[in-house]
Amino acid sequence: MVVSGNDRERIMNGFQIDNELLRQWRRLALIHFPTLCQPRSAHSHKGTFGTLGIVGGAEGMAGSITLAGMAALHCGCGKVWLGFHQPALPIPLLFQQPEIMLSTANRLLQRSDITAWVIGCGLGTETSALTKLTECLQQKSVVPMLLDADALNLVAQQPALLSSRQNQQDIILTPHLGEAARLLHCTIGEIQNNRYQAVRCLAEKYGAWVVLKGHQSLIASPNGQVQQNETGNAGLATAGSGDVLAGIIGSLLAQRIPPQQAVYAGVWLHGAAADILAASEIGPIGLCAGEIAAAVRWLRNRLTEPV
Ligand SMILES: NC(=O)C1=CN([C@@H]2O[C@H](COP(=O)(O)OP(=O)(O)OC[C@H]3O[C@@H](n4cnc5c(N)ncnc54)[C@H](O)[C@@H]3O)[C@@H](O)[C@H]2O)[C@@H](O)CC1
Ligand SMILES: Nc1ncnc2c1ncn2[C@@H]1O[C@H](COP(=O)(O)OP(=O)(O)O)[C@@H](O)[C@H]1O
Ligand SMILES: [Mg+2]
Repeated sequence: MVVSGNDRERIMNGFQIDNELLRQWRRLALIHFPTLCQPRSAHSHKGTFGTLGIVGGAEGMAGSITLAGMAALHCGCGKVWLGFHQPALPIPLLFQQPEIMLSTANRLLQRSDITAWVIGCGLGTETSALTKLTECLQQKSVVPMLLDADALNLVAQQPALLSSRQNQQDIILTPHLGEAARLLHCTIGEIQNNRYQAVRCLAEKYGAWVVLKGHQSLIASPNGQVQQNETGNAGLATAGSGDVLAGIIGSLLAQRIPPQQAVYAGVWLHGAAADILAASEIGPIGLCAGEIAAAVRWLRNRLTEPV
């Protein structure tokens, strides 16, 4: 039996997707995130696809920042720097992937070649983390920035942190329900019962893009327009899948895709990747961050092929 290119891809990667669904996804992507559908120029170089700086990885949480960095590379940015907030030396070496550069957070913040930042993966919430976040927000006010996890918990403690930045409209916040409850000083149940109102309130309060994560994540623009994401499944209910999302959106921002496209495309790709895995013979239970990132890479490549 002659194995066609696509079948070969499917068999090699274990990914399975109905061809009609893939055509539908390609048409949707061409309309809503056309940048994702452009094949790479033969003259590209790693600078073409930007450099993502990720600050986080406090003691015991090196996995979080490493998952975000690995996902960012799988989603196509040119370079990734990980800035560990409290480098316990052996940990970064344990996690080091040859394609990812490692640094301390202080050293990374001195770099001027970063085209987007992700702050918060495993940052921790003690005073030194707060100082680090404040520096990031004040020093890096002209580069798009995604705040996740502990960065959100710090903003919940000091809401004025975000207003110290010149332009909040190129900031993306990605709280899960627990982090959103902290940001709004309410209960998780109240958020669950009023998701649209909660995500709109967060976007208007901080003047930023907000992804309220969970089943059918909601995305609010800084002026309060809300859209619901239709991809994804409970296979994502595993530690690290939010760090992967932060890396995916951060990667698209680093590739100079505007925040309003990067946020919708990133959430959609992340959920669609999980749907591809759930439809494969593996099934949804036990998805790990690396598989989600690999499926995002596989899907990104399919989107550049003709419908
Ligand atoms: N491998 C690693 O190093 C990992 C590190 N992580 C880091 O750990 C720190 C704490 O993050 P966590 O999110 O784990 O801890 P949190 O304390 O922020 O959130 C966990 C709690 O939030 C609530 N919650 C979250 N989503 C909910 C939902 N959809 N519905 C209802 N309740 C919900 C639940 O009470 C849950 O126990 C962050 O900095 C994060 O980046 C995590 O990302 C997991 C992986
Ligand atoms: N039942 C579900 N259906 C769809 N997506 C889910 C579900 N549960 C979790 N997710 C997604 O998984 C991710 C979880 O993020 P988060 O809780 O921050 O994970 P972590 O911090 O452990 O990396 C979010 O993108 C969320 O939308
Ligand atoms: Mg998280």
